[in-house]
Amino acid sequence: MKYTVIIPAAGLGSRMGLGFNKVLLEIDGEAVIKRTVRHFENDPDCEAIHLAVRSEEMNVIRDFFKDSSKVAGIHIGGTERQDSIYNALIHVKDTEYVFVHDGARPFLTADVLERLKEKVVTADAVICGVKTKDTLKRVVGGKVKETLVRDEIISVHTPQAFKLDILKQAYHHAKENNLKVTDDSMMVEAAGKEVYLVESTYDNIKITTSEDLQLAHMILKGK
Ligand SMILES: Nc1ccn([C@@H]2O[C@H](COP(=O)(O)OP(=O)(O)OP(=O)(O)O)[C@@H](O)[C@H]2O)c(=O)n1
Ligand SMILES: O=P(O)(O)OC[C@@H](O)[C@@H](O)[C@@H](O)CO
Repeated sequence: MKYTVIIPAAGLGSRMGLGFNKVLLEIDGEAVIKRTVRHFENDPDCEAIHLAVRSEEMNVIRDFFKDSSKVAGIHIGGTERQDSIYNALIHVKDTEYVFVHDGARPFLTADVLERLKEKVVTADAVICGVKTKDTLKRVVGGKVKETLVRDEIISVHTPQAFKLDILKQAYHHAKENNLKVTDDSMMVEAAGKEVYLVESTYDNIKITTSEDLQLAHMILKGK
């Protein structure tokens, strides 16, 4: 199977508190977004990469990928993650499958990609994630309401893989219904389609807060 990937990188990174977009942060001498994109550059099944970026960062990101034969479009992102992905998705064509992967997840591994590729050809909509290691409770106002059935709970990562027409329909449905989501599969679920799961790795972190940077260095050391 062959696919196109959309990588949203147009956030502010406000929870990192760097004062600049975390995807531009260098970890061990290389910007997070370059590390993230490289996984798809290296995958022969990935035919095209579309990025969504902030207009202020367009030039620096264009420069990062000026020699890439796979980066097919660098689009201006939107206010929310879903707006950024939409701005890229409207340019995606001539592919049966589209993957979406956060620019801020630089430690994706080839085996997670393989699992997604294998599953999406029969399942049409696939996410990856890991089991949670803690006991999970629903707490309201400082008081425990219930303990969740942990075997049924998954911490969801990206990439998420879809048949292109399914993701496009889901985005149109979300727009019409003014849905706010935190991942793409939520839109697909809301459009009434089934979504399947494959295993991710605990290292496939999203760099979100400053603690994640220490973790990132440890992950790199272990590789
Ligand atoms: N309007 C937005 C918001 C987020 N993203 C991207 O979506 C990914 C995951 O989002 P998140 O961790 O929430 O990133 P930020 O929005 O940058 O972080 P924060 O919420 O702390 O500002 C990141 O690669 C980010 O650049 C995007 O393309 N457009
Ligand atoms: O809710 P956040 O803004 O931290 O992250 C949004 C998404 O990036 C995130 O939900 C996917 O990566 C799946 O976990």
